[in-house]
Amino acid sequence: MAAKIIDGKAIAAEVKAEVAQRVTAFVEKHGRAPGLDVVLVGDDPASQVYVGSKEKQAGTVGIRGAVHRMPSDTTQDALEAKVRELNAARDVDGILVQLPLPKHLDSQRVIDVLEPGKDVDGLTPISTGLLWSDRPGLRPCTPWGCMRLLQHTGVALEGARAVVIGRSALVGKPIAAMLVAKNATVTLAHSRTKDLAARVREADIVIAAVGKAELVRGDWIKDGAVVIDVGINRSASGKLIGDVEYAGAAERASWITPVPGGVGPMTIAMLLSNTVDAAERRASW
Ligand SMILES: Nc1nc(=O)c2c([nH]1)NC[C@@H]1CN(c3ccc(C(=O)N[C@@H](CCC(=O)O)C(=O)O)cc3)C=[N+]21
Repeated sequence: MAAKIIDGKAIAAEVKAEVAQRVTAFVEKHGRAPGLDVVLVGDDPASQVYVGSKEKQAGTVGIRGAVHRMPSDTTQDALEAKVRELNAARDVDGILVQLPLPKHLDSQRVIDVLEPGKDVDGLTPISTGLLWSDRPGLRPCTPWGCMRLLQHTGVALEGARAVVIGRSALVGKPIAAMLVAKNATVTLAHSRTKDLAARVREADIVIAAVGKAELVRGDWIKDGAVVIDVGINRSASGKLIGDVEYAGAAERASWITPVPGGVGPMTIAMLLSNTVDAAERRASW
C-alpha cells in the first residue's frame, strides 16, 4: 500500500479558521479578545523561535498574545510570582510557560502553581486527572493535535490496536489516555519495552514520540496502518527527520504524517483552540 499523506499544515489551517470564527463571536459577546500569555525564561534559540511563532499566529486569529521574557538567572520564586500574577489577571485566559526551563528551575513546581482554568498546555495535575477520567478539560496540545489528525483520516479507532512509543507527560501518556477514551486498545511502549518491533508489527495505529531519529523501521509497519510521527530530530546535515523511517513506512501505511509539516503545525493550532476554550469557559462563570 502507498500511504496518503496527512497534511498537518492544511489541517492546522482549518483549525485556525474555526478558532478565528470563535474569536469573532467571543469579541462580539464579551467586548474583548481572548488572551494568551507566554512566559519565556532565558534565551534558548529554539524556544525563541517557537514563542515568536505562537505570538504571531495568535495575532492572525485575533487572540491577544503577550510574551513575558525573563532572564536566564530568574529565581524559582520570581517565576512562580509571575505565574500567580497572570493567574489573577482578568484579561489573561491562557498561560503557557515555555519548556524546557533553565536547569536550576523546577518546572513541575511552576506548573503546580498554574491556575487549571488557564492551563492551555494541559499539563497541571488537574488537567491530567480530567483527561484520564474522561471529563471535559484542557488537553495537552501536541497529542490533542495528533487526535485531530487521526480523525481526519476517517480510520476507526474503536477496537483498533494502537501502539504509543514514548511515555512523556507532554505526549506519550496523554495520547494513550485519548486513544483509550476512543475505545482503542493501547500499548504504551518505552525504552524498556521488550521486542518493540513485534509490538509495532501488530499495531493498526502507530504513534512515535520518543525523539530518536528513525527508531521505528519502515518494515515494522503493518500493511494499512496509520503512522503519526511526533519526533522532530535534526540530522547531521541539519535536516529535520522524524522518529519513523519515512520512506519504508510510507510504502506500507495507509496514512502517514510527514516531518516537518505533520504534527508540528498542529501543536500551535491546538494551543490557540485551547485558548478560546479557556476564554469561553472563564467568561461563562
Ligand atoms: N510549554 C510548552 N508547550 C509546548 O507546546 C512546547 C514547549 N513548551 N516547548 C517546545 C515544544 C515544541 N513545540 C513545537 C511547536 C511547533 C512546532 C512546529 O510548528 N513545527 C513545524 C516546523 C518545524 C521547524 O521548521 O523547526 C513542523 O514540524 O512542520 C514544533 C514544535 C511546542 N512545544
